[in-house]
Amino acid sequence: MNEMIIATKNPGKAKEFKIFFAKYRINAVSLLELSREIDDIDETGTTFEENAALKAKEISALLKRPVLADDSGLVIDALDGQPGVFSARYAGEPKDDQKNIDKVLRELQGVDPSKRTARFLCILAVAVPGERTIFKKGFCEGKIATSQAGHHGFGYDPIFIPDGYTTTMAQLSPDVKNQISHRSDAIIQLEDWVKQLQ
Ligand SMILES: O=P(O)(O)OP(=O)(O)OP(=O)(O)OC[C@H]1O[C@@H](n2cnc3c(O)ncnc32)[C@H](O)[C@@H]1O
Ligand SMILES: [Mg+2]
Repeated sequence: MNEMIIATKNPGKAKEFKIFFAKYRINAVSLLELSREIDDIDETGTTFEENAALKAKEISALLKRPVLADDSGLVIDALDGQPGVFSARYAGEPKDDQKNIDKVLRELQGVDPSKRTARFLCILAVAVPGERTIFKKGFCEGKIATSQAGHHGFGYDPIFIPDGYTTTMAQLSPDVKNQISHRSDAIIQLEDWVKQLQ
């Protein structure tokens, strides 16, 4: 089976990439599985694109192989786009999904359901040594719930209600999430590139 390195240390993302790539009979290998220890990349960019490129290019240069990176996050209209690029560390260091959820719910206390619109964004960057980096962008529109529910997925899934659904992303099965998510929206656009890896 062919392999594709995914420049992530997030086990939730890694699991989703494994499922997508398995359809093309490609083994998606995250940084958590490599035999060598890879230092964390400082995500110093101010945009999802910059951070995705930083992660993909640094790991690709280190391993001298094609690498795919994902920079993603939650954009909440009533919070002027926050947590945005700071989604992973919205409630501070070290990153903590539950603290992030608690902070969003606190910040949105008293905000009317009609004004709780938000979207997940995913930027994928593919870095191949000696080639130009490829970018793909995916969205998933929805709104922020008033309390958390569900245990599937990761990150902000327990408070995100995708448009067209009445439950949170974390209450939907992984299969459904993988059909509607920002990550799948972006990955589908890479299909032609992925197929030539087979
Ligand atoms: O940088 P890597 O190692 O890939 O892992 P990370 O968790 O730090 O990832 P990001 O820098 O891209 O930050 C993305 C954050 O946005 C949130 N997020 C992204 N995709 C999500 C999803 O599908 N469901 C819920 N939350 C998500 C979650 O809090 C992530 O930690
Ligand atoms: Mg990160």
